[in-house]
Amino acid sequence: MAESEPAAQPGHGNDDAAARTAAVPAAAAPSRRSVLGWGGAGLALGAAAAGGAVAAFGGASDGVPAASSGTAVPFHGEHQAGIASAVQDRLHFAAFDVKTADRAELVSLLKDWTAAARLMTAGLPVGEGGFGGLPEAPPDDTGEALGLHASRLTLTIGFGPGLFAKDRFGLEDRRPGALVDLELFPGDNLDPARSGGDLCVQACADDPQVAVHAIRQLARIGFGRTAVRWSQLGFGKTSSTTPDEQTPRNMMGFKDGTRNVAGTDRAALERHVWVGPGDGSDWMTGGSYLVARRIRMHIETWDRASLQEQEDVFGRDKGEGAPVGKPKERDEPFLKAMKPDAHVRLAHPDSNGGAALLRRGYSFTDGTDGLGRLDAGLFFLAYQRDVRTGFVPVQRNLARHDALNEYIQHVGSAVFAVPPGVRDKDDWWGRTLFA
Ligand SMILES: C=CC1=C(C)c2cc3[nH]c(cc4nc(cc5[nH]c(cc1n2)c(C)c5CCC(=O)O)C(CCC(=O)O)=C4C)c(C)c3C=C
Ligand SMILES: [Fe+2]
Repeated sequence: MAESEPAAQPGHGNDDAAARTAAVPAAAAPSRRSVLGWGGAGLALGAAAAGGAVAAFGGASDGVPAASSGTAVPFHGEHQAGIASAVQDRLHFAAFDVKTADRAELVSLLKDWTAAARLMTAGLPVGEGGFGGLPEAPPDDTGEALGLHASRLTLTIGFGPGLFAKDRFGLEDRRPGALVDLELFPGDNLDPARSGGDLCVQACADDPQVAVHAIRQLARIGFGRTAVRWSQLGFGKTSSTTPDEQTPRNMMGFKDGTRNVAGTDRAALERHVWVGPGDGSDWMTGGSYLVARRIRMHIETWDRASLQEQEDVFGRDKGEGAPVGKPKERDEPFLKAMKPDAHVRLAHPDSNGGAALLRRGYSFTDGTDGLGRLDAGLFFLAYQRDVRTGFVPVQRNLARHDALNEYIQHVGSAVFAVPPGVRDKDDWWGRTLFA
């Protein structure tokens, strides 16, 4: 299958959006059911088939705004998919604790996960599929995504600080300086059960069942070697990387992501998102750093705030999303026209020494808090080249001065080093770290 595998693309970035069409037309994308006839092929053949499927549709890399929900986003590339690539509608994010103390076992887990991720992102079931294998053995795939399309599934892995701890996996010298333990910011009320993790996987898809299925397979494959520490479902993107599309709205009803880093803005990605060759940790070149924050919104209080107060809090109007004093959403904000504690004024790069983030967050609603209020908010995900010059200065500013703090609270937190992309069928998540 080597000929049909998408060729390794050294130096071929996922952000090179205009040059490639990564989207697989809905009609052409295989559904998981349509490939079940390949049963008996096993994981190895399945992996090759996945490569063939992607190659057949012309994809060699990701980072391209995909066209429709039936498409497959290529798994191989210089950068992992799920960062600069178009943001899908749904999220299942999971943080894992590594249970094994054996480095070789951890490496084999990462290889197994890579093989499964390669298949699932191509819309294929794991291994021999959900049925048709040995009657005496459990099926390789749990089956709940059979018949569903790839749904632009992306799986993005990250490595938490704990992986680099002394006397654990021999990685203490490999910890990047940019992967800092976050300080406790004013107002933080962090729940340890919703924070941290040795590994994370961000599963994004247009179909929630596809995203949930993917995390479940990885958890199942990891059994005994890793365990889910916490996970978060997200139902509506609150930022996009595709500025030509309509800007999504958050749970406070405001357009969110207007001034996000665009997935096609190569210069901004190189400057603010991708780790460069001179940044200090060679194994991270082409990767990025992820900050995840579970931010609870006190939406009942927010809903009683006047429209004027709501617009003052953000420094943008609610209908159009235009910055104060300007008529259109995309107009350049004039920060001094906003209240001194307006969120946009404080978060803007000009207020933070030029710091900029690629935001990829989702809304969540997780039942009630037991006090008659919805446990709702924003699961904030932000990618950056260095946490020290990305999230930290912005959040220091926001935590101290932001008018929005009256209506929100940070209740979960985690940081991860997100390694570069998997180049080809022989590559695997974390190779550059463990090599
Ligand atoms: C530390 C970084 C940030 C956190 C935490 C954060 C929380 C947060 N944001 C909103 C809603 C909006 N944010 C907007 C803009 C914006 N926010 C950040 C950073 C954080 N936000 C940045 C860098 C920016 C862009 C600033 C700029 O360059 O102008 C907006 C306006 C629209 C937009 O540009 O995206 C909204 C709305 C919520 C609700 C929230 C926590 C719950
Ligand atoms: Fe914000």
